[in-house]
Amino acid sequence: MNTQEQLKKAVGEKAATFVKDGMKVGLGSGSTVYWLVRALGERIEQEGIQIEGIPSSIQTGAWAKEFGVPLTNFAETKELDVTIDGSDEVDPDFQLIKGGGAALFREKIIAQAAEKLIIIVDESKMVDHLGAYALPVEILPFAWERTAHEIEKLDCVPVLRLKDGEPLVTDNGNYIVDCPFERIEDPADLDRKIQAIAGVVETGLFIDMADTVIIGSSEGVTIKDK
Ligand SMILES: O=C(CO)[C@H](O)[C@H](O)COP(=O)(O)O
Repeated sequence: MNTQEQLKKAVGEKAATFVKDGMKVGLGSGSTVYWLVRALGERIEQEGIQIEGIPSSIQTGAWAKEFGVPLTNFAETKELDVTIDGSDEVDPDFQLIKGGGAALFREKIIAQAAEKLIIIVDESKMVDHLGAYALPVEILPFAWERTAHEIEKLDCVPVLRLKDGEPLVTDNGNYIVDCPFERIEDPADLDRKIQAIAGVVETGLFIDMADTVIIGSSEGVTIKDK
């Protein structure tokens, strides 16, 4: 396992200790969340804690099944105790860019549903300003070129995300455009402007949502609260 993977494993396992018996847990997406789900499965097996998760992607749901984490859904449960998720960038105010794994829409749903949002990252995700990572935006396939054209007026050139030469289709049947803003001066303002465009389903900007960030570095694991 390389060093970055070890850091992801360390923060995933640390985050699993925040989950208490009886909790309803939002399960994010991505390679760091893999380690969280695995660690939760181990706690269920070894400690007998009873929890239920709502996954933010088909992939995370498959991992939950593999590691024995029981799942529920929003028909059964409207509020979650905690959501734990990865991120592509985290700024000093805990504003986030997410969506590298194309799961941002469901990730935002489980983030908003939770009393507490814990973000798990290796130190490479901590930035002074958001934007070096191209902002993923989920958009409807209908007239996607028109939606991308409107986003372009906000000063970036959106790129349709492809998979095997075809538009990547999200778990919700939509497309993703990656928007290289380079440096986002006012994340909340940009989020509002993109959300106002017809055809936009959701942005990867998670504004004022994260409560705690667990960071893995060569020095060890650091927990930062807002
Ligand atoms: O937002 C996400 C998926 O949509 C992920 O949380 C984000 O891309 C981080 O992934 P990883 O843990 O693999 O670096």
